[in-house]
Amino acid sequence: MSRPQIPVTVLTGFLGAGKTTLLNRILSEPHGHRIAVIENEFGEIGIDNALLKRRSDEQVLVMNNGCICCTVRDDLVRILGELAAKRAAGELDFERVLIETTGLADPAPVAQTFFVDPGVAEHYALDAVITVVDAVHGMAQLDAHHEAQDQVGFADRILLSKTDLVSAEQQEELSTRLHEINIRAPIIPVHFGKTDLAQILDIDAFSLDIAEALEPEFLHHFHHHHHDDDVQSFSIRLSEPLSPIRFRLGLGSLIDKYSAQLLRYKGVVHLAGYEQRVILQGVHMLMALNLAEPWLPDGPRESVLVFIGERLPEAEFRAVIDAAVLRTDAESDASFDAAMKIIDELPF
Ligand SMILES: Nc1nc2c(ncn2[C@@H]2O[C@H](COP(=O)(O)OP(=O)(O)OP(=O)(O)O)[C@@H](O)[C@H]2O)c(=O)[nH]1
Repeated sequence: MSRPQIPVTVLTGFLGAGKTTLLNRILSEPHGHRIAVIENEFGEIGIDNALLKRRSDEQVLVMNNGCICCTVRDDLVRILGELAAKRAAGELDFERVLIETTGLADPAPVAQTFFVDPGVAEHYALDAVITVVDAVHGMAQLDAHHEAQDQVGFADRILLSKTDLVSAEQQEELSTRLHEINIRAPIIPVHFGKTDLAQILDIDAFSLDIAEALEPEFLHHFHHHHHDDDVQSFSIRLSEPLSPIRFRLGLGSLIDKYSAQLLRYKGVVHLAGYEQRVILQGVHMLMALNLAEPWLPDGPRESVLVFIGERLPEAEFRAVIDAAVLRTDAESDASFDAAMKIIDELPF
């Protein structure tokens, strides 16, 4: 008797749309589902792993050295194989898999893996492709990036995030555009990832017929996805604490100058005077700095920042962030206190 296949949900959506926010909700709510998560990030240093609020019984596997839809697809096949083997041996206990793709992934080749690779097809069944669309930036992303269009076109459900930041008219206009690209997928608003799981898990929504209609070679040729070469990422890692005021002002100046090209930026920041990690999140002009968990008392403290964008001047970004390193000998206690006072008035 064949064992039932493990349902898989592919979670996609353009850079910064709200995929990790949704995943965090799913991982932190007591819904009773046992989920193994595969997380794939754009950029050589992953930040999302640090941002995930996982429960100890959840399996989270991270793939960072490339995009799941092309260079690391073999890794995906390998990881899925290992998960299935450990589950069969009773070493792991999960009943479904959720894969978060990078914001630049084409979901078609990821979906294809579940039909074309015999080992994967034996153990897994693709349940649905869920695409998160950012209500603030979605329209511009659809205009400028074919990846954003592919993600919407291939979706079985579209989750519309950040509707709290747009007017009813803007939301309506974007929904109309999304319907024009994909008439099948229901559009469901989500506020900071809050959604009814029954609408996205175990919905048996993926249709091979539709996939073949969209991609006639779906079952025959491995689809080669071409990334937009203009989109690049770099990361900055610093072990010295940063001056809160100079970091805030320097970052602000970079955002002011390059917001149009800055598709995504995020990081964990070590600010002088703070016992807590500071999390940076941004998409174009929309930036947030929030306090997160405290640093471990004896553990290393460092800042790791990732910038993803088009034609970003990496050297200038490095120089500005480097200039925020706290110069303890040059900065008197008085100026530090003054900086802290200003920082207290900032929104984090
Ligand atoms: N206002 C508002 N912000 C949101 C909402 N959902 C997500 N965000 C914010 O959007 C930013 C990006 O969210 P993430 O969940 O990290 O986005 P992502 O799609 O995982 O990003 P990448 O993995 O880098 O592509 C974060 O600052 C979130 O707090 C929402 O419904 N409303």
